Amino acid sequence: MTLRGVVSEVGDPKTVSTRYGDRELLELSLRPDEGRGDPVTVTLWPKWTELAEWIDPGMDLLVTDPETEEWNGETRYSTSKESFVVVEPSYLVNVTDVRSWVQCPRMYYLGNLTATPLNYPVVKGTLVHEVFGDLLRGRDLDEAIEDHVADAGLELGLLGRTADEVAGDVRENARAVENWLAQGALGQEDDWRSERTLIGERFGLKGRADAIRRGVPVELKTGKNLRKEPRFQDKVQAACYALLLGEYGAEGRTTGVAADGGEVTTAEDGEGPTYPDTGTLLYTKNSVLDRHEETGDLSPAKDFTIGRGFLQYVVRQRNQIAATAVRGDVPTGYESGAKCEYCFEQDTCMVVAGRLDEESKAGQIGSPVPEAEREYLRETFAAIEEERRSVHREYAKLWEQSAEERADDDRALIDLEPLGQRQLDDGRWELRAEGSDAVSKIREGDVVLASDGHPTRGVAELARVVTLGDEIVVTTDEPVDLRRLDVYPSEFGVDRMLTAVHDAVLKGSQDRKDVLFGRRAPAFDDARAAGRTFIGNNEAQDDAVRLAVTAEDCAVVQGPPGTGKTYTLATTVRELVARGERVLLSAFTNRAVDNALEALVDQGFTDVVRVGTESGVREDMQRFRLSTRGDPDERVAELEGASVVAATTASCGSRLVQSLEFDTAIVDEAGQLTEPGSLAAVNLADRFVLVGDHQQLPPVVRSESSEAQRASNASGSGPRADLSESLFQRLIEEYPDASVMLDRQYRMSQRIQWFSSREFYDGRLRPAGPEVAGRRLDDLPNVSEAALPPELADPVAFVDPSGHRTGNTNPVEAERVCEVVQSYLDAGVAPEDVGVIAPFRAQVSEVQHRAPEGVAVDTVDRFQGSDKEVIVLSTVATGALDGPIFEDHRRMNVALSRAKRACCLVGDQRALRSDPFYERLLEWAT
Ligand SMILES: Nc1ncnc2c1ncn2[C@@H]1O[C@H](COP(=O)(O)OP(=O)(O)OP(=O)(O)O)[C@@H](O)[C@H]1O
Repeated sequence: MTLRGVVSEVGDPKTVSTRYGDRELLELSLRPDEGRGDPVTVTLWPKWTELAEWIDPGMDLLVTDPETEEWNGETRYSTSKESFVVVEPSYLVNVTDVRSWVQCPRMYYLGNLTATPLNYPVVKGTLVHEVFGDLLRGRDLDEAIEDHVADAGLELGLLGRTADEVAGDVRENARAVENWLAQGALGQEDDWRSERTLIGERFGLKGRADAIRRGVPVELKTGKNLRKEPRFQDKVQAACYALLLGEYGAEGRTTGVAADGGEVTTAEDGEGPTYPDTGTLLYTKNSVLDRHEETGDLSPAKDFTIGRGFLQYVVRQRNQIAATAVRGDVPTGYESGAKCEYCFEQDTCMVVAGRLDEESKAGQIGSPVPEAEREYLRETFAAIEEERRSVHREYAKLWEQSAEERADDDRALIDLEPLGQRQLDDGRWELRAEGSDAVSKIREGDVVLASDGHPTRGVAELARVVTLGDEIVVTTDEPVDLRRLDVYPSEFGVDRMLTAVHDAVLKGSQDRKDVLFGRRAPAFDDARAAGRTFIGNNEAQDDAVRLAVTAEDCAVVQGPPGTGKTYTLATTVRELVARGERVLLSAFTNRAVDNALEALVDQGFTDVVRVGTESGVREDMQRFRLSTRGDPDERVAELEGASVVAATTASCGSRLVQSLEFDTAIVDEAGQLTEPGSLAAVNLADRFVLVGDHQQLPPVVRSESSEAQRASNASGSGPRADLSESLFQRLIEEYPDASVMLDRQYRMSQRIQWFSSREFYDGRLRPAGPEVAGRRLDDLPNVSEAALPPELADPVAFVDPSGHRTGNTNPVEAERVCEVVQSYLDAGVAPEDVGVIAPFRAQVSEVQHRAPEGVAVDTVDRFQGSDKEVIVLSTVATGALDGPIFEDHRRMNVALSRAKRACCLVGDQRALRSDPFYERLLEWAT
């Protein structure tokens, strides 16, 4: 049995006499049923009483296997010998974080703030792990080493290593493992599984075990350990996996052995979970087998016993992390008995503590950064942690929602029929299933959870989606019966935001920070562009290039729809390179990076490398893609030889791009980036140019901003911790003199652009010339406006189909949308010139089923950055405009401004008239 509830009261620990002698206890009140139930009393016995320090009212608590006692008609609970007490179980702590927390809580904290730099031990460690996985999958050692070393070619080149030298190092580490495996461990009766993703709903833990052998977790460490026992922190890590494996067993996976390759300890019906009682650590620098000498125990494999007490200890450590994170506390190092004098992080720890004026067991060095900067960090960290909680809530949906609910939420493809699996040459697996025409957020190239039916309770593996469509193909490390794919929530973005903000404040130059913190306006050196015209036919564009090339700190270019933002950006890049600068060209999405590249190529410029995955980079830009595989020297020469490096802002946080430096960073779609998201790119260069439009799509933020953040937004200048406001918007408002708005658009006819110009750009947006202003469908070859039905005669039209919204669809409206589309096609418009935009993916799918071939149907987010001759908009809502999607009018700005020659709104008059903005929209369209 498991008791779970919200803590309503925490008593003080007290000592009572029992028949076992004096014992400490702690009483709490808990409200089950997410805080809605009547309070129950829970007594925690040692060792759980230390939780007095870590639990606050309002926290979520879970107690497994409690003892119950009836007392005055009330059921009282207390911990039993078997119990685990879990604080905030829905806060998913990474297993590797528990490992660093037991070394020192400050080490955990610093690890979160700072990104792992590109260094040889880290790269080598990754290589050894990869080769280990290959060995377990039966691959030849030399082949595996050669392959993985080649894959890491670029990183090794940047570190000045040769392939042979590294292969030798990796071989030395891998040989110990190979010998140990050959010693019989990899026998027929042995059940091995490499790499296993484990997400634990009960213990609030997640991680990826290196391997599992006969149900026992095996962790690989690329180091030496001459003691008989594994290192303490390594044991803690293995014990975390033991907890997770036990939990998997507990969830009814009684056929785990047969279905899963035999690695999961399973529980008998009706019994509690059984946790593996041993763990194995493999130290790859220990090269001699089973030899005990005076110099120490040189065997690479060290087994250790995992008792219940140790598992409980591990859970308590995990609880401390969850409580610290939920409270927003900064660890001091006093929480544990860490010895600072032996710590290789001591200097960093003291510097960070000094700069941020934090209490630290190691002490502080240096003087603190200004209070405004510390406050900004505190608030931004809190906002980012809130974002992390939202990601955790996404994880929780993996088990809280049914398969059908996940599918309805577009977060899973379910009920897939497996079509087979085969092992690839590199030992990994290709899994196939019958395709599904269901809608989901899953895209080719995504990393998802592939499972045999349930992503956390079944057998699941991380998989990369190769193809979607008639047949679904994914690749994984280990085979899975492919019956379901789930969106895999990732904390990657959150981690990278943290390090970007930290780097901006603690590593950023004083000059840069003066501008970011409102202490000085950005400076410009006009002499750099004296007498120059960059773009002859468009004054605002010319001003924008001038601003960018004369900027000493930063420049901001606002590009409303179709105003030549990309064209201007490409011209700017060329100008900067002509001055001898190295430029980072970045954008929020891969699509925008590729569009910018295309504009550069159109202008005859090709001195570029594109950083990105094969699936992320558009086909015609693959020729610029930087291969990370191959000879280290050649790879580095390719990267260093290029004047422009193009990458998404997400890749700017990667250790590869983080190791580079630039003169100027140009960031496109900056209006869609959170402030930390922009900083990831901006931090890498001396100057930066932000390009975007804060009147189009805003940053994607999962969590609601807190009261504190909103209050800080309302007050004056300086950075704000609200992630939903971009750095772009903040700078444009704070430093109007450092910004230019492009005001001539090359896309929409006068009639179409009118609404957008008036509502979003104070009427300043104008067509670039008479040709644009007077654009009509009639100008297109073989199109006759006269053939259109009367309701579509005007280039801006409105049609009310009298539909009815059910959920996020409106089937009658979808039908009508397709009739409208057909009318345009009948009048001669080509299908690829027509786009349909709907606010919800469900309606997109509703229309897609019916739409004529070749017509693009999608949500507004996917249409941003593209245009069509004709846009048909489905608004879905009837009666009223319910839902946040209608509240942000900027989405409508993007949708309408995709159209060049005709735009038709399909919707319910009554719903649209319920809001003044939509009423004005309706008036414009009728
Ligand atoms: N100064 C110019 N002279 C001639 N044509 C131009 C000029 N600036 C832009 N264009 C043309 O206008 C069109 C739109 O430009 P571009 O794609 O750069 O716009 P954008 O602002 O990036 O669009 P979006 O709003 O979709 O991001 C392109 O065909 C481009 O070649």
